[in-house]
Amino acid sequence: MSAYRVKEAFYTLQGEGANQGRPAVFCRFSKCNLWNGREADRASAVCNFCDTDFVGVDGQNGGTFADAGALADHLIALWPSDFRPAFIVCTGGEPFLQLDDALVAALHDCGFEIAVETNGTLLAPAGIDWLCVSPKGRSTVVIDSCDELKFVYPQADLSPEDCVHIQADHYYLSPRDDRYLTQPGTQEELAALRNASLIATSQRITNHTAECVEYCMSNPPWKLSLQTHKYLGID
Ligand SMILES: C[S@@+](CC[C@H](N)C(=O)[O-])C[C@H]1O[C@@H](n2cnc3c(N)ncnc32)[C@H](O)[C@@H]1O
Ligand SMILES: Nc1nc2[nH]cc(C(=O)O)c2c(=O)[nH]1
Ligand code: SF4
Ligand SMILES: [Mg+2]
Repeated sequence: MSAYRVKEAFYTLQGEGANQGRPAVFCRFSKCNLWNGREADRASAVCNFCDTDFVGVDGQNGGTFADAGALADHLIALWPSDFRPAFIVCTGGEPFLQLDDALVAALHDCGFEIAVETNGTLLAPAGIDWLCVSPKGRSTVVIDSCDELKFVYPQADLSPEDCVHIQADHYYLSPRDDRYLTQPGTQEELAALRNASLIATSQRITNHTAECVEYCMSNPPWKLSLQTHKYLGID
C-alpha cells in the first residue's frame, strides 16, 4: 500500500445506525469511486446526494501517513481513555479504496474495534468487526452480507426492495438530507451548511423523514435511522 490519505479524523458519537450514541474515533479517508467530490460533477456522478467533503487531506487531524502503524498511532491518540476496546468508524469517501489488511492489523493492535461505512462496491479485507453497507443508485454492490444495511431514501435509481438480497442483521432507512443539492454557490456556503444543525433547518428534511417513517411502518423489517449528529450539531 502506498501512503494512506486521510481527509479528517475526530472523536465524537456515532450518529447513525445500531451503534448510534457510541463514542467513536472517526477516520474519514480521502477519495471516492462514485463521485470525484467536485460540485460541478455531482449531477453526473453515480452517487449524487453525498453530504460530505472528502477531497484532499486538509481537514482536522487529516494528512498523509506513510504506513499503517503511523496512521493507527495517530488515530488511537484521539481516543481519550484507557478503556478497551476503543471504537473506530472508518468512513470517507470510500474507505475500501485504502483500508487494507495491514491497517486492519495495526488498528486491532492498538485496541480498536473496527466499524466501516461503505458503499459496498469494493470487497472488504478480513477482520472488520462491524460493517455498514449503504448501496447507491446504479452502482454494483459486491458485498453480500453485512451487520447493517443503511439505505438513504429516496433514490431515483434504487429502491429498498432491490437491496434485501444483501444479508444484514439490521435494515435501516435513512432520510436523504437534500441541503447539499441546492447548489448554494461558494465552498464557504457549503461548509456553513455542513456545520449547521438540522434543528435550524428542520423544515428542509421533514418530507423525506416522513416518507421514511411511512415506508418503515408499511415494510418491516425496515427501521428508521436518523443522522442524530446533525440534530445535535456535533461532528
Ligand atoms: C459520506 S458516506 C461515506 C462512506 C461510503 N462512501 C458510503 O457511501 O457508505 C457516509 C454515510 O453517509 C450517508 N450519506 C451520504 N450522503 C447523505 C445524505 N445526503 N443524506 C443522508 N445520508 C447520506 C451514506 O449513505 C453513508 O451511509
Ligand atoms: N457523528 C457522526 N456519525 C456518523 N455516522 C456516519 C458518518 C459518516 O459520515 O460516515 C458520521 C459522521 O460524520 N458523524
Ligand atoms: S459513495 Fe459515499 S462518499 Fe462516495 S459520494 Fe456517495 S455518499 Fe459520498
Ligand atoms: Mg456523515
